[in-house]
Amino acid sequence: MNNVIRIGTRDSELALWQANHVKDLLEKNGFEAIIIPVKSDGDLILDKPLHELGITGVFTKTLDVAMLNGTVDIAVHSMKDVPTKLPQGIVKAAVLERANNRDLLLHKDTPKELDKNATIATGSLRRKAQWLNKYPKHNVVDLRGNVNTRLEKLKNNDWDGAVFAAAGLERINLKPKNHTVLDWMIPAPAQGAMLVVALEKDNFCREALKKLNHYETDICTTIEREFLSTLEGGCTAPIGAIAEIDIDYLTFTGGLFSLDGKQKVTIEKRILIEHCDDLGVICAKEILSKGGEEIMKKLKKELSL
Ligand SMILES: NCc1[nH]cc(CCC(=O)O)c1CC(=O)O
Repeated sequence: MNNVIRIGTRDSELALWQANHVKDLLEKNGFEAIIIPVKSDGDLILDKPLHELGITGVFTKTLDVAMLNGTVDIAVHSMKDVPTKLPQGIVKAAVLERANNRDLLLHKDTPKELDKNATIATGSLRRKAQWLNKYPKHNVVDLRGNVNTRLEKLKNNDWDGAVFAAAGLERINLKPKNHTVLDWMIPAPAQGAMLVVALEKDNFCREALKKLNHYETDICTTIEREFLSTLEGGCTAPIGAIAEIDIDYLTFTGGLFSLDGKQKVTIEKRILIEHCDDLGVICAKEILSKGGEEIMKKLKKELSL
């Protein structure tokens, strides 16, 4: 049997960095691994329709298909991009230790007080809603693409700044000096964490990847993603969640926002880790009962889901 683990990844600079990081960790644990960049959505052919297999994520579906087709053994993802429900036959095999989980504002020029009608760029509903909640007079414009593309666009536009995840910039060494840490902004559930998935039936890879799992990050991201899945029911709503462990305690902060940022319901809890089972679900239900239900209803209409 050939035991070289084939790591599937998208081919952006960040995705390749993350895949190589997993390769290094596997090799440190005595396994052989190679990187297989999977380029496009070209080969999305399986014996069943994608939706029947539960394949939904825009960033993850190409790699899901490559795994199910046997082209790669495992796949590495930024965990926040992975739908909370994994496709049939694919399982969480390892959650790697979380890096910086914060959002940053990259300034066009040197950091300074923002104009009262500044223009800020982001493609994320979560960032836009929280930005407008804090700065209702600002103008938020759309910005999409991978990290490198977005940095390029910031250079070529006259926006005052753009919002990025710290982890993405730090990993590929592109975090500029002229940034501000947005410590008031609730990050995306699982931001800064990497998820490695494998086929459910692949005991060899699953055993190998167990050694890479970071217990605390696993606990925190599980709570964050349960909060997300309990609230959203399948739509990409402006939802933030962050759990952090401090010795015996876990602090959870979660928030749900309307698209225009005018409404928000947030929650914060600090409890003993041993009492954390179902914390994500409990916090989501509390948000729903404190006005979140109406926000979700309105969101589903606006996002036409
Ligand atoms: N949505 C894109 C994406 N997915 C993961 C990261 C960065 C790494 C991370 O947050 O884990 C980014 C870039 C960003 O949000 O600026």
